[in-house]
Amino acid sequence: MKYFIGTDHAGYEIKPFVIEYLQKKGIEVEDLGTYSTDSVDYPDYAHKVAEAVLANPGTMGILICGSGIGMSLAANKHKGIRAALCHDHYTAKMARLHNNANILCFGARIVGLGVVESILDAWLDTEFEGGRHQRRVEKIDI
Ligand SMILES: O=C(CO)[C@H](O)[C@H](O)[C@H](O)COP(=O)(O)O
Repeated sequence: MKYFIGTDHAGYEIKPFVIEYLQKKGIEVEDLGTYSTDSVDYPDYAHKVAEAVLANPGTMGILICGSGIGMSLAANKHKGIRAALCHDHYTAKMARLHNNANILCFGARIVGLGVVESILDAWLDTEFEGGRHQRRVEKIDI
């Protein structure tokens, strides 16, 4: 499994922690920026990661900004992207189990490192359930 990760300046400082956590689990990670705390515009990174996920079937994405809201709004403009804003273990688990989300978004100004770990664990340990949820997920794209 490969992940593309993108942040704005608000998510930049937490990014190394996330990359290292994924790599320790044997996951390949490609960092699409930003590469400093200089102020940038979150949609630029949301679009980069969404395009990379769509261009590389089987990959997933992680997007981090201050609240996670802007990243999820921008990424979800791409047909085939299901970007889920997750705040805790439960929302991350349900994003995979019921929504087959392919990009995880969270807010670096909202969650601490312990919660980030539990979000990542829930996301990585949960497979899409399919069944009735497959039909519903198919109805998302119009
Ligand atoms: O997506 C966002 C808001 O919808 C993010 O939280 C941004 O990181 C945030 O808006 C950046 O704010 P700043 O005041 O420019 O640091």
